[in-house]
Amino acid sequence: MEFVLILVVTAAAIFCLWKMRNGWNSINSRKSSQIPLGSLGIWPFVGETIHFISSAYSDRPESFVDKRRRTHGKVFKSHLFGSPTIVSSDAEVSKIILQSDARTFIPSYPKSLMELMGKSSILVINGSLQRRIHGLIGSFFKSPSLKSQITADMERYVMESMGTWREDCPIYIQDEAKNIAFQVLVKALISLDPGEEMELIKKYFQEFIAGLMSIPINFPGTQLYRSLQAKRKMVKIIDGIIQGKRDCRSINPGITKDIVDALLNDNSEYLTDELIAENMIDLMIPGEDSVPVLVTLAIKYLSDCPAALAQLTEENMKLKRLKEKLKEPFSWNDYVSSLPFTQTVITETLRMGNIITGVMRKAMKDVEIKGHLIPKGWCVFAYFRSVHLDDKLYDFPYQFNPWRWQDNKEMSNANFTPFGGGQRLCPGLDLARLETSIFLHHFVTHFRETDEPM
Ligand code: HEM
Repeated sequence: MEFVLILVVTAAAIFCLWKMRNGWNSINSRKSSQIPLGSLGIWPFVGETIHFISSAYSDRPESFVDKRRRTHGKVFKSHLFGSPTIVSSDAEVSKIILQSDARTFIPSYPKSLMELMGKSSILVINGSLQRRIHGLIGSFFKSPSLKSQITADMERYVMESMGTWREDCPIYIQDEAKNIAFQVLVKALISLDPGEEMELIKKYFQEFIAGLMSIPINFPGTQLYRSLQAKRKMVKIIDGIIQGKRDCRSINPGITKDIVDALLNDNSEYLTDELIAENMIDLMIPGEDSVPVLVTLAIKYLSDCPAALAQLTEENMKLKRLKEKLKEPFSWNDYVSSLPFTQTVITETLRMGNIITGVMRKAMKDVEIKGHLIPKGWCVFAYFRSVHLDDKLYDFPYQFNPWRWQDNKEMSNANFTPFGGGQRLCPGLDLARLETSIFLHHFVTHFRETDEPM
């Protein structure tokens, strides 16, 4: 086994060295002056990946990009995750990348991730099918019935979870938020309530995501193999749910309780049961991890900024008292529109926290943006983090300052892209804000900093 592994790695390294040389020569002879400055590193295949990863795990993840940005400019070349890559920390260049369609750039992820997501995943497909699925998911998340269902589910799960918290036990916010966000999402995707089947899906999902950043070797015994097996089991469960829905739909057509229904309503021959089942699992990836990180970071930043915590608590207590007086339940709109300061806290957390640091694409042809050449076949990494922490764009960028957003309603400009942009703008952005808002509301209205219940 070890011998085979060494053989595969050596062959891959020789192949990449050869490809890099050839690619490098042919690009040099084409338009070398326009390829941004930078270094491809000295190691074939690896390039500068180790430097990039080691700074990603440091307390200044942006140091890799910032260092090169100072030397070479906001757009520079590097070699990351096995591919020559143009890194953009220039907001305007990144905006153009995000707004380009599949004739220019397609999504690019590490090989193990591509294999696990499968060819029909919304995260990798392009063209009209991606737009269709994106549109169906986006409009379902905006539907009033789902909004009220999600709000009620989220409130219930948060209250249940917080009801078990004890003063003498540490609470791991990220784990608690993970459990809640997963349950909310699975309910929205396939109408599954907490119970045995949910626990089974959770178990398989943990095995599945363990392979997202694994060595791309699919062989019995490897993580990738185990993750693919877990995905197969999940697809089988979800396929059973889809069949049940198809039977019900012959009696009650057009019913839309969840995302699967929204996709089944489409009746397109391209939206096969397999594609729908696989996409439900892929949708769990951004939904399961990103919201809990957002919640955890918001609580961390608030605990470091007492003035913001006090204002947030006051705003939430005020609304809680009003709702109690009116004997009205909270709606989605209450959490989003009636808690403006809470929203600025979430926005500032998104800016500072950079939950998704950037997005990767692959150039389908030679592309020139603002005088920079991105050669065909190269990857491009639109790196949001350095833009969100640029002191030319944000005063004291490392200071948690939710008030900076109070007069600034321009949240969707090129300098602020935590949810990406263009055709792939995150369809879950409202859901992410809502879930975070509900968690923060119950957190600050039920607990004090001293952990004494109010
Ligand atoms: C804090 C929370 C979240 C952040 C920061 C976030 C960020 C992003 C970003 C940056 C993209 C663009 C990726 C690209 O351009 O390649 C994206 C895409 C996507 N997000 Fe989110 N996301 C969050 C929560 C969610 C949630 C809760 C869902 C719900 C299911 C979701 C579903 C998706 C989907 C399906 C896409 C792919 C869209 C497409 O390619 O058409 N996200 N997200």
